[in-house]
Amino acid sequence: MKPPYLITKEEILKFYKPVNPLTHKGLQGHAVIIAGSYGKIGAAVLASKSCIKSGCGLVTALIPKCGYQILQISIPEVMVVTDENANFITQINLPLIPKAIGIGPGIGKELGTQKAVFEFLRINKAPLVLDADVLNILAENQSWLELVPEKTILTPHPKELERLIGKWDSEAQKFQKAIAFSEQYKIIIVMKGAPTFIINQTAVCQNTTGNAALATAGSGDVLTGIITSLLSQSYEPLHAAQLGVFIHGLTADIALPKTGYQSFIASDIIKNLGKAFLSLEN
Ligand SMILES: NC(=O)C1=CN([C@@H]2O[C@H](COP(=O)(O)OP(=O)(O)OC[C@H]3O[C@@H](n4cnc5c(N)ncnc54)[C@H](O)[C@@H]3O)[C@@H](O)[C@H]2O)[C@@H](O)CC1
Ligand SMILES: Nc1ncnc2c1ncn2[C@@H]1O[C@H](COP(=O)(O)OP(=O)(O)O)[C@@H](O)[C@H]1O
Ligand SMILES: [Mg+2]
Repeated sequence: MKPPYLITKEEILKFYKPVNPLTHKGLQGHAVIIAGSYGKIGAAVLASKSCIKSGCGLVTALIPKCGYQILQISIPEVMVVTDENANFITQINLPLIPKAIGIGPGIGKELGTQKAVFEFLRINKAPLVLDADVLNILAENQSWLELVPEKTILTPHPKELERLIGKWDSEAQKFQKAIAFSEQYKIIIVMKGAPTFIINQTAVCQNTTGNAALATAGSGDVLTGIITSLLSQSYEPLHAAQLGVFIHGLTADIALPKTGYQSFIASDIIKNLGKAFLSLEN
């Protein structure tokens, strides 16, 4: 394995696109977040909110019916499409053509949800971010990985990665297996952890932001929203993944002096997105 290269501000500024003064919401990208189930509508709220707070023009969330009011009240800026099922997603019919889709946080592994994921992957044409339960579903149905488009971004935490690629005996073997998996399916793996690494076939890069305050429920759901937003703004998938993990970590570095490690929660990532983006501009 080649030594990982570092994702620093300097590297980010090589491809970061400041917002064009003449842009409008129709040009900024329409992202879709497919997330949530009964008891985990919070995952859909966090991913949708971080998505709209990361620069895309429009966000539509597809959620089971039980989350309708929760989502509309929590984030009025986000549009909502509900599944016919009350508690989990059973069909993925989108009334729009999105620029990017983030799918998985909190969706669970009900059989109906698994079938919906299969049908979705069969017909989908949009660039994708796959997280959480959709990774667990793919781990249990490995042949479906053939349906995943090239350059799709997968964002597993270590347990989800293990479900996908199997156990490893050493750090070196973990990277070896992740690289082989990335090469086999031509996908980008955001190997979340402390620190986070991004595997793009044989190229490996290492994030330089973030701290242990991020070890809190929902921080991965927020990352999915951020990366999906960047993808919908026409960043190359690898750049969307790099900028996404960099900004996500930066929010925790910015917030830490005020929140400390203990009181930082996933909503604080969202709260500090503005300062994180601004720090790229000066
Ligand atoms: N408010 C909400 O609605 C929330 C919903 N969530 C959703 O809940 C579902 C379950 O997700 P979970 O990730 O909790 O469950 P998982 O069963 O996928 O993962 C939990 C397991 O992974 C291990 N693990 C996680 N991070 C690790 C690390 N850095 N190093 C080593 N081991 C690690 C844990 O020890 C635990 O054994 C997902 O769909 C997720 O998106 C969570 O994000 C929590 C918040
Ligand atoms: N000790 C840590 N240092 C830096 N980043 C961390 C640490 N612990 C967790 N993170 C980050 O927090 C996020 C956790 O994601 P995940 O486990 O999917 O959370 P959830 O599913 O609860 O939303 C990842 O981006 C991971 O890199
Ligand atoms: Mg997660």
